[in-house]
Amino acid sequence: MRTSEPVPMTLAVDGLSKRFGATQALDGLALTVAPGEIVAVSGPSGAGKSTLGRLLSGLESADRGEIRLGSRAIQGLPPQQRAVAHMFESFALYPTLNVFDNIASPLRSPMHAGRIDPASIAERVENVLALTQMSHLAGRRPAELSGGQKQRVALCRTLVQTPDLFILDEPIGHLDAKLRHTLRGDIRARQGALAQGTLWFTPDAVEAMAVADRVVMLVGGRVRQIGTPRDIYLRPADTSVARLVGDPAMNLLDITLTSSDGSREIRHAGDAVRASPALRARLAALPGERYVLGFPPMHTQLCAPASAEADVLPGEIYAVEPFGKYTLVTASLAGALLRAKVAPGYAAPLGAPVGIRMPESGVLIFDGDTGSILPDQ
Ligand SMILES: Nc1ncnc2c1ncn2[C@@H]1O[C@H](COP(=O)(O)OP(=O)(O)OP(=O)(O)O)[C@@H](O)[C@H]1O
Repeated sequence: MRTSEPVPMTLAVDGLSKRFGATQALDGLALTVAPGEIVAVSGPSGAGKSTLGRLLSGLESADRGEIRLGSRAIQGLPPQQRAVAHMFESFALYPTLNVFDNIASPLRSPMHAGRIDPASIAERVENVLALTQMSHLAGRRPAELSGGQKQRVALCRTLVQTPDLFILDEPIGHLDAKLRHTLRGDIRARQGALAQGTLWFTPDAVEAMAVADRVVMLVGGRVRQIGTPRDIYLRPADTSVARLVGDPAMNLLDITLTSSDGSREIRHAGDAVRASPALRARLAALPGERYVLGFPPMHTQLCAPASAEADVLPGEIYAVEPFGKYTLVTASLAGALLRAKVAPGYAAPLGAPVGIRMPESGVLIFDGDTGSILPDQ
């Protein structure tokens, strides 16, 4: 890693692929990170996030693809020549060094050949210790730390560097909710003010949305969507993304459209689905048979089961979870589970009949075969 001030760089990855035996861990991945940008890569366990990190930092070599950091093609370079600071999910701390020395270790490495003076090292280490609320633990060894404290040491050891690219692999997963929330904001502010870019890997799409300028949704080694958190939340590219984003995720209801007597019937698991006239009109214009309706729990309402209104689906109470500011109710509807965020204090016995009302507008329609969102929504 260089000691001079880093030149602003942008990461550009194209066609990156990696296979382990029968597993295609990454398949033709393309993404960019601009200077000062935080890009979160989110996806379920096994999606390929750590593999991407290892390919970028040179711990693993790609089968195909190009990795450019600024003007340099780095895919053939050894890790020490890449100018990438990588925080590992496994922490990889030195057991014999205390917290301060663990964090200072990259600045004292032979690569810097003693060019960073001890006062600058101390200032930089103290700065990241303060950021992560770890100053009081500077003298401890890793064995004397909790899991969350070890994670913060690994985070500090990455943030203390001045690389061209930061890679943070699940950097705050072991911390309690309050500290996670604080650190999300603090790290975002710090990294956003730097000339370098940051990649932040997390299986938690809510964390990805909160921390990043743009989010890459990775499922099964393939990029399903890249966009701002708002774009991805409002218009997930397919049902695999829709299942991951939102807290809780979007309701998805499989439907089939059949024609009889000149009119279109909407069915879920064989039962007629009562949709609003506006939704009926949209569905009537579709050519295919199998579709999926998507609507967020925040805009899903519960009502009396025997409601005569056109857009009420008959379900049964499956779970009632009071979360303080709201109550989350899960209703079952012929095999589908649909959620509604309702006012606190809602109570109903499990198994009781309930009506579920889709929102008047804004119901998303996905292709039932490919899972892709239909255009023009
Ligand atoms: N060295 C390896 N040998 C064989 N298979 C591997 C190896 N490393 C990763 N894999 C496989 O590649 C896929 C992607 O793994 P990866 O660790 O990149 O996923 P991830 O998104 O980081 O998951 P997690 O969130 O659980 O850490 C998985 O199916 C995994 O089993």
